[in-house]
Amino acid sequence: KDLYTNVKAYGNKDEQHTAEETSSENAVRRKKSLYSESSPDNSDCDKYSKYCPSSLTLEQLTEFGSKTGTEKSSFEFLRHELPVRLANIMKEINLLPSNLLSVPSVNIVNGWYKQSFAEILEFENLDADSSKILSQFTDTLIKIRNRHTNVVETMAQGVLEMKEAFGTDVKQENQIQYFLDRFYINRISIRMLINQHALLYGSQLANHPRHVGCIDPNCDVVEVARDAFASARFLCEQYYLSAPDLIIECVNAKEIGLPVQIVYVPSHLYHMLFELFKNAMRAVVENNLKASDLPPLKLLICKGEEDLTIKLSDRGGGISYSKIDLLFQYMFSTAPQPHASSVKEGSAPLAGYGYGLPLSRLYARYFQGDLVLSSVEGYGTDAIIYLKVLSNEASECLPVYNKTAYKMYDSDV
Ligand SMILES: CS(=O)(=O)N1CCC(Oc2ccc(-c3c(C(=O)NC[C@H]4CC[C@H](C(=O)O)CC4)noc3-c3cc(Cl)c(O)cc3O)cc2)CC1
Repeated sequence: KDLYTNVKAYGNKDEQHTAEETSSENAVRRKKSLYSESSPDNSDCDKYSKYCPSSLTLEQLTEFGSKTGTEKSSFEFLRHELPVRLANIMKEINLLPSNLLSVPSVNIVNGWYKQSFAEILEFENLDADSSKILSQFTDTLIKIRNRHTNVVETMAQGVLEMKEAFGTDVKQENQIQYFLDRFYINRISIRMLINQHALLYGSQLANHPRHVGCIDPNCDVVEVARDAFASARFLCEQYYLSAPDLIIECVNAKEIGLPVQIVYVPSHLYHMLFELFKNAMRAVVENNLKASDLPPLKLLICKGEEDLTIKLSDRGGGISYSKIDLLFQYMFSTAPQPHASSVKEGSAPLAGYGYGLPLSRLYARYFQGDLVLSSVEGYGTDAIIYLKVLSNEASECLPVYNKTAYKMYDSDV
């Protein structure tokens, strides 16, 4: 597929789901009109939400950035694709439970998305051969990226505002979990495209001569792991006055004897490993009263034919199977700060006031990987990152606004 051809609508998304229509034709017809209803002030959003986002592979992104791409073709692709990705998630924002949609912080985020969507649309029919227009477009993308810097924290604040104002029920928590996973991976994808364009064609210095935008075609996993460990250990020693050591085992089963390298985005890999090192260190220090001989963390990095697997093992005492899912729950981790009396003596509160782990899993899933936890209560935890070895298999995982998604928000279901 030619990477940056203008994306055509892949047929009307509704047609893909007629088979799902239930027997109560009127109800379905009502839902169809609701699902695809257009309103005068949302006509552009309706128009662009009817396109499917175009998923790119790391191979395509690298090829484009190093060989086949130009600023003009990138501009022509992004002035369509970015509004498509924005519109697809903006339609889902509008389906959120009214309790969440009504709180101040969510309205602020919604306003940012509408503003950014409108700003990109201004380039819809402008001259792609004008260097002035191309430069203004890059400046606009950077302005948008800056506007959205605090989206994660602001949405977390919105969830807190909703919990405090209205409380929640299981259905709402599941809808919010579903939405935030899609919302944040959509945001990761938009920032990926903006960063690529800004690094390749913007005036800011590219961060590394070998890198293609934010992609390292030869990302050295051990090197990134050592960086992430050093940062996490610094924080751990500051807070706990001690930190466990790290033992790394590296296996290249695909290219025997060579370093384990992959086409990947170093900053994404760093984010995931930094989070996992922090959690492992916290469990080890919290679970071992003697700070002097903490059991070391063990990192296994193995490159196979299909998977690059990174397993971090700790002797932090582990966590029961029944609680593992809670660590990935946005609602659980957006807990009001516990009062001293409510925290069990000697144990750090499980709730995190952060989104580190759920977001790390989204970074892994973004290019068709995953992040899973395997814990043995009373012993320790393995955290495993799976990445795709082949860059032509590492395609963006993008949420699509369609009737299936629409039904996930349907309060009648
Ligand atoms: C939402 S977040 O991303 O922002 N974030 C998630 C992470 C959280 O902090 C942490 C850190 C470690 C642990 C932990 C325990 C542990 O703590 N056991 C003992 C308690 C078991 C429950 C028990 C209870 O509450 O019943 C009270 C003791 N054991 O194994 C791990 C562990 C977890 C991960 Cl994910 C890992 O990668 C490695 C690990 O060793 C739990 C929580 C901050 C918030």
